[in-house]
Amino acid sequence: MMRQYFGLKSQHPTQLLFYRMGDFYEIFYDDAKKAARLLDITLTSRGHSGGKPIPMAGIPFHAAENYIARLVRMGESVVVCEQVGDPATSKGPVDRQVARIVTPGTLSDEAFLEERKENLLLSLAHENRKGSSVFGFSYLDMASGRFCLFEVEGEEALSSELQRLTPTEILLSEDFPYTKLIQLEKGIRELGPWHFDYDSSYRQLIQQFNTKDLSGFGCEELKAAIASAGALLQYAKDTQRSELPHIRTITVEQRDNCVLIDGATRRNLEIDINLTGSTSNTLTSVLDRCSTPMGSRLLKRWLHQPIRDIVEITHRQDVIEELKTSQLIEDFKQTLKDIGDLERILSRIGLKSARPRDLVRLGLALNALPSLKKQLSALSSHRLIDINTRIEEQNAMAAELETALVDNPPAVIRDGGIFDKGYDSELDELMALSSNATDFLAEMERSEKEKTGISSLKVGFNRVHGYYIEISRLHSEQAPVEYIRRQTLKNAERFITPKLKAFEDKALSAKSKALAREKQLYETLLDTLNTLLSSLQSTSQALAELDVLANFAERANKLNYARPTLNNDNKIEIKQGRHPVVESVITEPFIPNDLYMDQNRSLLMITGPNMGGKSTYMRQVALITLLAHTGSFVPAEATTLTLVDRIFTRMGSSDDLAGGRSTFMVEMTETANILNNASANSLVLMDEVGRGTSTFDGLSLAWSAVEYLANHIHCYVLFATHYFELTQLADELNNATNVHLTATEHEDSIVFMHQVHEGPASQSYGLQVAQLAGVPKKVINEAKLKLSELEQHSQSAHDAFVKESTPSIKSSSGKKLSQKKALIDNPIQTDLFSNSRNDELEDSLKAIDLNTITPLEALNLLYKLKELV
Ligand SMILES: Nc1ncnc2c1ncn2[C@@H]1O[C@H](COP(=O)(O)OP(=O)(O)OP(=O)(O)O)[C@@H](O)[C@H]1O
Repeated sequence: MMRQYFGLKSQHPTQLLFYRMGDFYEIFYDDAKKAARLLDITLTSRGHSGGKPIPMAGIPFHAAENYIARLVRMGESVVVCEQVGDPATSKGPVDRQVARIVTPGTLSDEAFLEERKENLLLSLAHENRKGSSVFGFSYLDMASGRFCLFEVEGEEALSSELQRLTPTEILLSEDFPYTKLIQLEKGIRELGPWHFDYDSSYRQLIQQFNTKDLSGFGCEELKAAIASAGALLQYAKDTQRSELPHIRTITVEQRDNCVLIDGATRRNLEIDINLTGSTSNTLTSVLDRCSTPMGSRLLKRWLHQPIRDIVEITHRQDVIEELKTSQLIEDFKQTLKDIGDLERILSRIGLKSARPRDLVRLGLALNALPSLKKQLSALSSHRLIDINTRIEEQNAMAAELETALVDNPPAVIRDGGIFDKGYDSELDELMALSSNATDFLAEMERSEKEKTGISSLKVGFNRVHGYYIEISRLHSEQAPVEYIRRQTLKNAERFITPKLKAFEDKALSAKSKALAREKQLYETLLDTLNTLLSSLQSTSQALAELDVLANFAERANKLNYARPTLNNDNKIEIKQGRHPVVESVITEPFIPNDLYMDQNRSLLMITGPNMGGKSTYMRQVALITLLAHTGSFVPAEATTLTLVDRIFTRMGSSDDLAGGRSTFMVEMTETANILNNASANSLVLMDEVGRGTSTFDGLSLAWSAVEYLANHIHCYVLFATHYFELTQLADELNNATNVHLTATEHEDSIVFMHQVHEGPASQSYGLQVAQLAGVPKKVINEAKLKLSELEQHSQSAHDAFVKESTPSIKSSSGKKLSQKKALIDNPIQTDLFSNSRNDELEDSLKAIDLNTITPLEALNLLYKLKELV
């Protein structure tokens, strides 16, 4: 038995092997130790090997799904080995085979999946192309069959895409060179480099899609991506142990058509995960009221990948506009609810793992299509007409499913009972034979009671011993001679008679034949459905799109969103804009604010008190821009937007200790990314850049970053800061403007108005905000004293900084720049705390008489002076 085990284990060295033995799955050796640790189950041992006990852990087979789900959620893969031979007839150990491999990225079973979230298997290949790093991506959502590929250049893009896709499992070659970039990802599987061989990958793909070449998919040139896709497809097939007919095409994702959002920005904008890692108070939590899980998944994809195609955006907007006023939203939503998660049901049909209830739900969905199509035909926007043509009625199939299946079938086909009476005459006959049993047994019980005169006599059935006549112990002696004893219980004896045995043979064989027939019918039904798979999948895609658009229309009505205008006019104008998430959370009314930017006013320097609403204002601009690029309406009275190519944010402070980067390092890496990659069409949000280091270093960095963005890149920038020095830049740069958030003081406290006005703020109110936050009075008073002391000390340094920096902006001549640099390099910044030390140093130096001092005294003095520094 162990030899057989090793044979199987050697093929799956890195996965946990569940080895079926009777009613248990047994797990051995290191797998057992790992499973015991992860699942908190008992580690025992069984037998010996090389004089040592073999570690073992066991799981009852009926509870296995639960344990497998937990392991897979932790990023593990499980190989399930079943007994395929009959233990009664096999000589030696019963035959075992791998029945399935469950891995985090290849799940299709409903029980393992989150309803409204995609579960992606990602494959990554790398290539050096003309000196730069190209990453080939391909990913598959097994539960829907969506299979995509694309390529990106550079490490930043790699991280950004990983953040967007959040795969549950990542395949890469053992020699993948950028392991540092993916070290924090879960579910990494390293495969031999030959899995990523371009030629065999290419063959894999054309075989899957049954085409001569890949030109029809537009991916011929994407060599690294094709290499990754081949590896992915083979891995997916290996785990499913079947063909994957539901993967019908591969889509090339065009990054040029999308608004690019890097990883940090995705996090900062809290699209579907908030900064604390949960899903509440996110853009998705406000926007997702989709009726079907497939709609919710599509919505998330749209939010994560806004587009730059004005025609497509307009089509989506037209639908929302039409639906908003059509009174049909509720009807659509109700019908879509009945349709449910068609997409995943279809994939399980493709994988032949669909359960009976899936087919009943499919039947209900198909039944809902005719009336939905009729409703759609009354509408006229281009995209709705298109959706309506993509939804294909399947009336014959709907009728077949309705007659075939009982209304409420069991969860699994194992015990039968799926098909309705009248669907198949052979099955009906067999069922009649086995169900007549009830009448036969009742009749037998009555006649045997009468014959024997034993009133406690009962006829019954159990799984192990089959049919029996039971007589209580008290009367068992009176059993007739033809009764053959079968089982002795505490208070009763059970018997069998030749007549009952003959019936049993007939009934049981009818039952097992009926079950076999049901399984056969089920297979046939799945085969028929598979012939319709491609049309059904197109239908489900159209339904998901309708769901998202109806959802956008419902949200627009409910949340008072308006249609934005997108163009290429290099202007951003938002009238009375709101932050979609903050306005849904706060109890007080949200104060809307305007924004206007164009090429002469492309940089807004935002100042104002802490808690004044600077971040909220900046984020609302980014979220409105993002939403507008998905086709959705936006939380503003009126919006006109130029198309943007990227959205960047540098906000908040977080460190990346695991990645070996301090808070300031993270801040500067993000700033560098913006300065290196932003274009004139990018929207850039920067919140308190330079805060993570000493005041003067920070101020200088912020200063020159602003100059660079305004003078060299000319992108749209919202720059929030507490460095009031920076507000002077508005006078110096012809495309920068100051705006500020207002607040008023009221009896030593502060009231935030959250209104954006032109011009710089006059005060920062930091201490008042600290007081509001509950910092003890004593500390506040001390801080006030310290503040006035610091203000006096730093005034001269501040004046010097501004005086020296300001002229350099007008002219970038080397002289001015070097003056500024000298000032920054100078230890002015230490003045704040070290004046007394400098005085002491100076006095000591002055006191030295160079003509009289001995070399030894000089050396000692040098030591002392050094200590002072
Ligand atoms: N326009 C608004 N209408 C109503 N409430 C608002 C508005 N803007 C902000 N707020 C409220 O004020 C809080 C603080 O806002 P925000 O974080 O944007 O301030 P901030 O100026 O960036 O502060 P800090 O400088 O301390 O980072 C928000 O959490 C929100 O509750």
